[in-house]
Amino acid sequence: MATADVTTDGPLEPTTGPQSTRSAVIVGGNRIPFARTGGAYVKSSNQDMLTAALEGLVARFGLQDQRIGEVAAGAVLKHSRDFNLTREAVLGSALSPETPAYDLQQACATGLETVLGLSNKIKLGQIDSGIAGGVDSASDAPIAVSEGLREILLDLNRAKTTVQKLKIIGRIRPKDLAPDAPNTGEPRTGLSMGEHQALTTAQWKISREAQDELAFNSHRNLAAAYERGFFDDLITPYRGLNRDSNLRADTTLEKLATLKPVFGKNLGSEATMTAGNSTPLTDGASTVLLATGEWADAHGLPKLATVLDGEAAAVDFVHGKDGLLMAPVFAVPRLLARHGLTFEDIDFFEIHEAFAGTVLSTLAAWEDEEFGRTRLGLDGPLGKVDRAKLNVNGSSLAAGHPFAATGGRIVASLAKMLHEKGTVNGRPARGLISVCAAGGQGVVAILEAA
Ligand SMILES: CC(=O)CC(=O)SCCNC(=O)CCNC(=O)[C@H](O)C(C)(C)COP(=O)(O)OP(=O)(O)OC[C@H]1O[C@@H](n2cnc3c(N)ncnc32)[C@H](O)[C@@H]1OP(=O)(O)O
Repeated sequence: MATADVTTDGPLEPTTGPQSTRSAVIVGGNRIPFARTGGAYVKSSNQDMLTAALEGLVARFGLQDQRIGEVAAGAVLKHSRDFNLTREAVLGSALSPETPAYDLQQACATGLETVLGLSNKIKLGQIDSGIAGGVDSASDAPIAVSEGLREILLDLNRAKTTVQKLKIIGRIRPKDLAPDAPNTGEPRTGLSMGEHQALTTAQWKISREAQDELAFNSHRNLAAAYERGFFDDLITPYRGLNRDSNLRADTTLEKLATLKPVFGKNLGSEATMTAGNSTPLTDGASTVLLATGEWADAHGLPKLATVLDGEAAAVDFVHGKDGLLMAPVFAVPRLLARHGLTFEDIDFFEIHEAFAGTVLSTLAAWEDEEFGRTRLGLDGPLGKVDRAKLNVNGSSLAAGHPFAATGGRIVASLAKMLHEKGTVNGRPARGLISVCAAGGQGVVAILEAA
């Protein structure tokens, strides 16, 4: 694979990569089952769910009263009262209150970004242990007041006399009472993520059948993983749920084929995205414990995998140059090149299933000769992902996608899969994570069995 002669269209030149000799190991993870929005967690706040996921992690690894180096987590949809919900979750847990904690936000890549940030701090020697995580609730989405009402309320707060207050209240008009609710729309285009993906799905000519098959496999693989007990030490039951409530073990290709398109309806016969091959709105939280190998040993804890490296990319979706969710297409070749790796060297591919069309468009771009040459600066296509290695324990289409919590779900599952696999041809088993994010961004990472 060559990365020379990269055009201005192509990726940035690879940087030198991690320089530290210390490595960051993944000890394990814990999440609560993911719940469809409006379901089991309808009465839970982000703080409730993040605290529950953290508490499960603390219990699993005996971290009561421990002072952890740092805890970093975040949520995409946050109430203004949650200015640092990670710190509040720490204070609500059995961890030492002397554990520093902060929120980070990188849309759907939040969970992965917190893992990478903490693993870099571990590698640099700034901390010896860290907990990464993420949480989101579309059930408890923050609803703001309109701009007009906000101005009136601020004036009201400043008013000194009753007469002044009454005058200000008299300015309220019915239109001011309309709530300002968050949505999945991109601020610069006004299109929802699903509508953006519908354009990309059509551009890459991804068939309805291929999308439904990917969705079907996601449910089948997730169900099989539950059956073999894969999640027994990754999930703590919460509010009566012990499995992701979106999982449909009984779904069929025939049933999926009957669902009506929900995105890209103006594309006519090319409208292929349905509720079955799109992620549902979801509530949930996840956490991951990271440390140096020495710290894990000293605490008698397992070392499942190491965080080799990560990379981020962004695309110009505003002017239609690339699809909104296509940034990982550029980040992955950069990351592989930095380590002299190809797809042949990867044993598991964890590609976040925002929509089935996202995964399939990404794979199509990597397999495309012209795209490889003109956009990635390679001699040909990046390569073909072996489907038998793709999302083998299910992914977001079946588990659901509580935005910021998805990265932690993937990292903890992949670390366990790599630990189970051990070595391949005498080298540590290796897994690639790819997460697309709102705003035309993407974050990717490589983990290796420890
Ligand atoms: C955020 C980032 O930074 C990056 C990203 O990840 S981008 C992704 C962000 N996420 C989103 O944009 C969320 C997108 N999803 C949605 O908006 C909504 O889930 C949706 C519009 C796709 C569907 O909403 P909905 O209509 O409420 O779905 P829902 O009622 O569950 O399903 C519709 C029908 O399909 C059926 N169905 C859904 N999945 C099925 C399956 N796997 N098998 C069989 N039937 C299924 C349901 O049973 C339902 O049937 P009935 O009408 O007979 O009850």
